[in-house]
Parts: sequence; structure tokens; C-alpha cells
Amino acid sequence: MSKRQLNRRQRWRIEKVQNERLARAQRKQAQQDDDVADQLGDEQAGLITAHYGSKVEVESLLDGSRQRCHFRANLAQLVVGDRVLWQPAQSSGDGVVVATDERTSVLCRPDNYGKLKPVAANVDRMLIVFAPAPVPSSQLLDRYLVAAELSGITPVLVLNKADLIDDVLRPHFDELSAIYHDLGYPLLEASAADAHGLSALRDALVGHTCVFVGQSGVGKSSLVNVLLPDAELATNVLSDVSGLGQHTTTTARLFHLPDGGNLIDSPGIREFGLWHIDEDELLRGYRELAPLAGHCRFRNCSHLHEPGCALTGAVEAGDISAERLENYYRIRETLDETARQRYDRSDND
Ligand SMILES: Nc1nc2c(ncn2[C@@H]2O[C@H](COP(=O)(O)OP(=O)(O)OP(=O)(O)O)[C@@H](O)[C@H]2O)c(=O)[nH]1
Ligand SMILES: [Zn+2]
Repeated sequence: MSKRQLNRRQRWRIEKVQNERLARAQRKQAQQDDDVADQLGDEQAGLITAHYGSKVEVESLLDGSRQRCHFRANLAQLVVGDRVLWQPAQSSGDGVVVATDERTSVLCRPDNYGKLKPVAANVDRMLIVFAPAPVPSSQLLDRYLVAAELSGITPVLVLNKADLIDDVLRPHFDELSAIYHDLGYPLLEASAADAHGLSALRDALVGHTCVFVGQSGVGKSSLVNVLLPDAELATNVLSDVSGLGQHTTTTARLFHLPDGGNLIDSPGIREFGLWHIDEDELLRGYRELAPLAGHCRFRNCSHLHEPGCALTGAVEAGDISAERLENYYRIRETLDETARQRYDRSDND
């Protein structure tokens, strides 16, 4: 028997044992749910504000209090930002999440096994942060923009560390900003260091559920720290009250913005990327290229060298930015690589 078959069979057995174990745990949980049912309050609306492995923190939409909850085994995976129906615990112990609302959007990332897992729900603003340092890449900005477009989340570009833009750098940043401004993307300049542009940034966030994304070192944490006053950060301490401990690892956490709205933060969201998309979706994520899809002379046009290509034609006519199309090519190449790696892995294991 080949190594590959043996591995498959072993894997199958392990999976079977795991499934049996899971079913037992779920039966036990259901029993416990019934046992505590008479100690629970009435069903009410809530919001998931943190996630800790098998438990979640739920905030009451009635009085803003937060409580640790477990959730019914039949519920789909809950994530921070989910709106739920739940029953608070009357005395000590955990509350129970009994139902979830439909999501308006969901952000996903792959787990350790490469399977896509949701990390945040109902986000409606993506703040894409870039800065003079580390040196920005329009390709990376495009990746985030495509991800936002495909998830139905409004992107806002934030050029942080504006204090570092001198006369020498200024023309370069004006040029970069113009590309996105012309496409209709909102773009703000800010500085977490000298508080420049922060009121415009606050205005862009107010009333929305937001995430900050961007390269490491562009100043996301610095901006979040300025935007959330001490009172808000103190909500972290609440998790201690509910017995979760300050050092419990969370996948994500939701903070309230002082003027209304929420901010969801997590390392997983910061690394948010284009995990699962194919070439057609990539094109759809480029708002100026999407309407040109299907207008090339050849149906299987690669948009590289064919005559009558709507995309290269639009660049030649000066209707769309050559840099954006160039980025599209580069990102498309990486999609091929990802697909190939996936294929190689599945072939070898
Ligand atoms: N000059 C200047 N420096 C800033 C500004 N904002 C942040 N920094 C500095 O940039 C560095 C990185 O900031 P962080 O807030 O840690 O960046 P981040 O994007 O959260 O990085 P990761 O946590 O790695 O994703 C720190 O040394 C900050 O002090 C700014 O507006 N101006
Ligand atoms: Zn074409």
C-alpha cells in the first residue's frame, strides 16, 4: 500500500473518531443547555463583540452590558459583528446565543489548513491605510480595493504619516492619489503623530462598522489608538469581569467609536487578502475594468496582446490608468501561482 493511501485511510479514521467525539460533545452541550434553560432570561437582541474559541462575548442591545455566552450547536459559526438573539444568564454562568441574523458582509481568511473561515461580519467600511514609509505599493492598494469591492464593503483610502510628506515626496503622492481619486474612491490624508486630518477620518467612520487594513508599519494601531479614547479601550477590561481573562486570545474584537459606529480589530483582519478569487472575479473587483469585460474582440482574450482588446484599448485611449491594468496583470499572475500551489499540494499529499 502506498504512503498516500495509508495517509488517506489514517486521515479517514481520525476524522471518524473526531466526528464521533464532536457528536458526543454536542449531545452533552444540548443536555446542559436544557439544564440551564430555566436560569436564563428572555430572548433579546445582541451583538457579538469578541470570540474566544468555544465561547463568545455578547453585548445586549437593550442596556449595553456584555456577557460571556456559549451557543447552540446547530448555529453556523459565529463571528465578531454578528447580530444575534440570545438569552442572558440570570445569575452566574453563561448566557446562550440561540439564533443569528443574516449578514450584510463577511470577511474571511484561511485557517491553518487553508480552509476559509469567517472572522468578522457586517463590516461596511474598509479603511485601507498606506504611508510614505513603508514605501507604498499601488498593487497592494489594488488588492485591498478588489477585496473590498467583491465583499460589498465601501473602501476609504487613508494616507497616514502625512507629516512625513515633504516637497520632494509630494508630487509622487499627488500622482498616486489622483489615480484613486479619479476612480471615485474617497481618500484622506492623516497623521496619527500630529493629529492632522483626524476629524475627517472620524467623519468617515461615524455610524459604520469599520476595519483598518494595510501593510505592517503604516500606522494602523497608532490610528486606532487615537480614535478610541481611554473609555473605549477600557471595554477590554470587561472581559476580565466576565471571567475570560485579559490574556485570552481572541480572533477579533469590536470596539464602539465615541461618535457612533464600531471598529473591529484583529490580526486576522489586518492580513485580509484575496484568498479565494479567480480571474473573472479579479476583473469584477476593478471598478473601471469590470464594465469592459466581454467587450474584447476575442472571447478568450488574455488582455495582453490581442487586437481589439477592450482593456488595452481603454488604456491607449487614456480612459483608464496604465498602472491599474499593470497591477491587474501582476495580481492575476499571483492567482495562477496560488492555484498551482494548491494543485501541487493536492497532488502530493
Ligand atoms: N511620523 C509618523 N509616524 C507614525 C505615524 N503613525 C504611526 N507612526 C509610526 O509608525 C510605526 C508603525 O506604527 P503602527 O501603528 O505600529 O503600525 P501598524 O500598521 O499598526 O503595524 P502592524 O501592527 O505591524 O500592522 C510606529 O513607530 C509609529 O510610531 C504618523 O502619522 N507619523
Ligand atoms: Zn481583452
